[in-house]
This record gives sequence, structure tokens and C-alpha cells, in this order.
Amino acid sequence: MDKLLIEGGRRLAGKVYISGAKNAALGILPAAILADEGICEIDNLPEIEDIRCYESILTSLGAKISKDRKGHIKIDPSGVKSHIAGSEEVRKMRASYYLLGALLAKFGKAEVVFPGGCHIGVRPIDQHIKGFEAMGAKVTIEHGIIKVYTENGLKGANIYLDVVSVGATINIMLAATKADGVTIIENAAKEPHVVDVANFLNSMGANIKGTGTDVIKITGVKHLKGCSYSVIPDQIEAGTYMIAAAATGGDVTVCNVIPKHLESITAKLIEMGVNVEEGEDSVRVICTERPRGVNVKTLPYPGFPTDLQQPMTTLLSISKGRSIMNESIYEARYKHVDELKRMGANIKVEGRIAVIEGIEKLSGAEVMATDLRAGAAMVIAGLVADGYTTVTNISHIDRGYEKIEEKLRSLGANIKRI
Ligand SMILES: CC(=O)N[C@H]1[C@@H](OP(=O)(O)OP(=O)(O)OC[C@H]2O[C@@H](n3ccc(=O)[nH]c3=O)[C@H](O)[C@@H]2O)O[C@H](CO)[C@@H](O)[C@@H]1O
Ligand SMILES: C=C(OP(=O)(O)O)C(=O)O
Repeated sequence: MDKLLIEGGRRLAGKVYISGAKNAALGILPAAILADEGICEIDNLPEIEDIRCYESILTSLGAKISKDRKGHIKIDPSGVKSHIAGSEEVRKMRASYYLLGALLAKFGKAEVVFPGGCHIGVRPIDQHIKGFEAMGAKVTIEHGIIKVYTENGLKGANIYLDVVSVGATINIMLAATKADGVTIIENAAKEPHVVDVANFLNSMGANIKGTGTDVIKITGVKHLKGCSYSVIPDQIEAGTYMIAAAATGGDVTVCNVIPKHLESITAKLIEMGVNVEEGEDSVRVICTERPRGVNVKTLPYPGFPTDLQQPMTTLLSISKGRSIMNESIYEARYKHVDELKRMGANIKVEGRIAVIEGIEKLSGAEVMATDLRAGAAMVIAGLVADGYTTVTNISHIDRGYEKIEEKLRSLGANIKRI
């Protein structure tokens, strides 16, 4: 299995270009099967394992997918005839739960194997199910398969989410696009990728209003068509490079981003004494002295994203003084801490709280990517550590970061895949 070998101690400098957003693309791909006519052309797709996996799921459902250039695909869903998704790929990934909403909207029924994804907590899907049931579907779980059936299609409904959930918001939105009547989602997630999936569906002819606020109104339509669409830049990939720049005392311009989506990260870095300059579609991170420790609490958007908690923990582990991290979204997203400790970090975890006493330097070691963002955290740790760090289990990293070692090398890092 591949590993990343990193020689630490090099300051990152230059420009890095951010790919399309994983979590937006993973909602857009299943949405494309809803076209009753025409094809969907999707641009700025990130070249990552999760996208390859989703393309293969759609192909196995009968969609025709063609590619003519990097990050651009055409999906012809006219061959999708089955409401059953049960392949190994479905089981592997989290976002396969969107097949429930998409197949339900298309056929009035869906059978999908339970989703996988990063092991960072229990990750229930009760709010997705509650939404489908409110729209009149009957949901059962048999032998690891979620079965959702309707008698006469879905009916619009008022749905109040008990927790702010990206997945439930997008899934209910997908299901409701062709439902009979109006669906209102209250306490909806406001993440940029929720807005992006809705914009894509609206380009296909859906009628979705209010995304980006906590009340979304979906008026069901009868017919959807193909469209051309470009995925937004990845907020989390951008944040990862911003944090890596700060950790290495670097000067990095993170290009092809929407700076508004990065505000919570920008604000934290500024609080730590790092200089961040916002451009129109870029942010420049300049770090000239060791950052100060700060307190961080992960929250739904526009709060600090849980997906950057792990890279941020690495930065805090080498910042001045004590920091407190409060992971309010997932109860088990601290597996990277044990790996950071192998590199000398001084971190105590109790429940959702990590108390981090910043040390001057980490020291290189063999560490494991226990999940996707833990992997990013270990790569940043390797970049700043004394000597060599080997990161194993990097298939997790490949799920969500396009060509991470090439992008880092272009910024001056000494990193290679072995
Ligand atoms: C493919 C994708 O887009 N993944 C993202 C998505 O995951 P995902 O959609 O799985 O995350 P959610 O936003 O749904 O989860 C947020 C919180 O709600 C809880 N919950 C969720 C659904 C539910 O039915 N019941 C329930 O209790 C979860 O356990 C978690 O504590 O949003 C997360 C939160 O920003 C990110 O970390 C993931 O990168
Ligand atoms: C948790 C993540 O992904 P997934 O939901 O696909 O497991 C992530 O992108 O950080």
C-alpha cells in the first residue's frame, strides 16, 4: 500500500490551486440521474477516489458517463432503470446515502445498502428517514439495506430537523424536487455545498428557494432536464492549505476559492497572529512568527468546520501556549491525536474536548491516516516535524484530496509517495 514520505522543516511558499468541492460534487452526481431528458455536463469535479467511486456506482445503475477533459464529465441517465443500489462501492462511502433521495424522487422507491465513510462517530441517518417518512414513504431496514417505498409517490411536507445535518438537508431536498406539493425544511444546514447542490437542481428545472438560510422551500416539479454546471471550490481543501501555510511559517496564495466560505478559518488564523489577505478569488496566508494558541469550537456553517478540526489540531500543537479544541459535531474525531502524540505533541482528550499545550517542534515518526482529515493532519505534522515522517493508510487521504503531494511539492515541500 502507498505511503507518503515527508521531510519536515521546509517553509511553504507560492500558489496552490484548489479543486472542486468533494461534498458538493457528491450531492450533484446522484442529482444528475433525475434528468428526464438530456444530459448533465458537470465541470470542476475533483479528481479524487470518492468521485471515481460515485461514477462507478452511477455506471452500475445504468448511467452513461463520458469524460473529455480533466474535471469534466457528461452523465446520460436515460439508462437508469433500477431503484436498487447494492454494490461494494455504495457500502464504502458516506455520500451514497444521497442515492436514497435521488432514486426515491425518480422511481418513488429506493433500496440502498447502508453507507460507509470516515469512522468519526456514530453518524446516524434518522433525520433523513424522518424526512422521507414525513413525505409519506415507508422506511424499513433489512439485512443492512435501507428500503424506502411510497404508494403513490412523495407528498410535500413540513420537516423540522432535530440536528443541523448536511446529509439530511440534501437528501430531503433531492427527494422533494419532484414531490407533489411544497416541502419546507426547517433548521436546515447552510453549508456552501448544500447551496451548490440546490443551484445544480435549479439549473435542471427544480424550484428550490432559501438555501444558505435555515429554512428551505422546495416546490415539487414534474420534469427535470439536463444542464451544464460547474462545482464550487472545496472549502475544506482550501482551509487545509491555509493551515499548512500557517504551520510551516509560509507565504501561500490559495487560488480558485470563494473567500466568503473561508471566513471562519481566516478569522481563527488572524486571531492566532497569522496574516491573511483576501483577494477576489484567493486568500494569501503569510506567517512570520510562531502562531498563538486559541480556542476553537466546531459548528455547522458558518461556524468552524469539523472537517478542519484535525488539521487545526496539528497547527495548535505547535502554537504558543494552551489551546482548547471543542469538537461539537462528532464524538469520536480525535483518532489523530494518538498519532500526533507519537510525534511528541502534548494533547489531552476528554470526551469532545482536547487540551493542547503547544510545543516548539514535532519530531518525525511513522504515523497512520486513521481517516481522511486525520490524514491531512498527519501530512501537516510531517511538514513541520524534525526529520522524516511516513504517513501510512493514505487511501483515506486519496478519497478527498486531489494530488496532495504534487500540490505540496509545488509549494516547496519535500514529499513523495512511496
Ligand atoms: C459527504 C459529506 O458531505 N460529508 C460531510 C457531511 O457528513 P454528514 O452529512 O454525514 O454529516 P451531518 O451534517 O449529517 O452530521 C452532523 C451531525 O448530525 C448528526 N446526525 C446526522 C444525520 C442524522 O440523521 N442524524 C444525526 O444525528 C451526526 O451524527 C453529526 O453529529 O457533513 C459533515 C458535517 O459538516 C462533514 O463532516 C462531512 O464531511
Ligand atoms: C467526514 C468526511 O467525509 P465523509 O462524510 O465522506 O466520510 C470529510 O470529508 O471530512
